[in-house]
Amino acid sequence: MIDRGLGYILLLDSGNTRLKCRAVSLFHPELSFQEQILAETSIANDDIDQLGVVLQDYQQRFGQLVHVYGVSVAGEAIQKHCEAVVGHVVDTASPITWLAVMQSHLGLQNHYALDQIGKDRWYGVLGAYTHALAQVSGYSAFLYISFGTATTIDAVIAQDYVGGVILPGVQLMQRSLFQGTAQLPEVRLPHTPAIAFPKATYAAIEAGIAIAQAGAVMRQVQKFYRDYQRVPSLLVSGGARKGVLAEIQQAYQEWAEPLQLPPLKLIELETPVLDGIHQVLLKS
Ligand SMILES: Nc1ncnc2c1ncn2[C@@H]1O[C@H](COP(=O)(O)OP(=O)(O)OP(=O)(O)O)[C@@H](O)[C@H]1O
Ligand SMILES: CC(C)(CO)[C@@H](O)C(=O)NCCC(=O)O
Repeated sequence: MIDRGLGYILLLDSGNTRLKCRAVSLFHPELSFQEQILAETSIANDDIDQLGVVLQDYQQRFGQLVHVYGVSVAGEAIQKHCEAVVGHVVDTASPITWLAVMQSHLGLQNHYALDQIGKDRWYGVLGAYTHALAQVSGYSAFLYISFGTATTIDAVIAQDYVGGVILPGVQLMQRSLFQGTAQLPEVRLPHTPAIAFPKATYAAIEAGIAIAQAGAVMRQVQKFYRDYQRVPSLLVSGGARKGVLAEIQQAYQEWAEPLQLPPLKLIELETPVLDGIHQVLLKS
């Protein structure tokens, strides 16, 4: 039973497309991680004022907002905008604590350039790491893939985050073809494997983007297997993932079956960055 008198903590993941918010109660150690989550919502970046409405609603339901912790890769203007909205509700000089990236967190070593890595990547990796430890027999060998504004494919083996790649996201690929050409339409990806040799424009773009995204994932799966002799699990998040998953599954199967490798272990995560922040706060 949540005690409204203790209030709640707000977690923010400010991305290039959306602001993801989670209200949590960290004042009840008897509650499980999942039970501590009071509410979750997301707000488009061009509608950040909506955060004020969300905070009013949360205040009525969960009591006073005690503090806000967040990570941001959306740029200073959005960051300041969030602070201004939260500043109306929290009466302190720094209404949001923007979290930093550490060399090591939750026992995971970070081998990426600390001054360069997107905070969402590191906290997303941490969120994925805790899921991997819980769901995949206590040993982590996985790729954390975020199909967000950009697509990122990050690799973890045992207790090391060894790095990863960045490529244009699904919608950036769609838009760049639409905006950079005279004749190509904007497409939406179906949730099916890509056609091998499309014979019409729309299908050709759909398949081209799906194989570019899935191909990048497969290439990293193969390199992971080559370098670490383990088939990585895939922990996948982001709004654009649904259009790519079927192609990944098919590409994996075609590679793995002749080599008699195990079936693909694929876990979808809704909000791994918020999970990562939440876990770090719990353990600190
Ligand atoms: N069903 C869909 N099909 C294709 N693209 C989609 C779909 N849903 C969302 N997208 C696009 O995918 C991109 C990322 O989506 P979303 O905002 O959910 O991810 P995100 O991980 O929250 O991104 P970020 O953290 O970069 O803001 C956006 O450009 C969005 O328009
Ligand atoms: C790659 C994105 C855009 C993914 O959201 C973000 O993590 C970011 O801006 N990163 C900074 C560069 C880096 O991670 O190396």
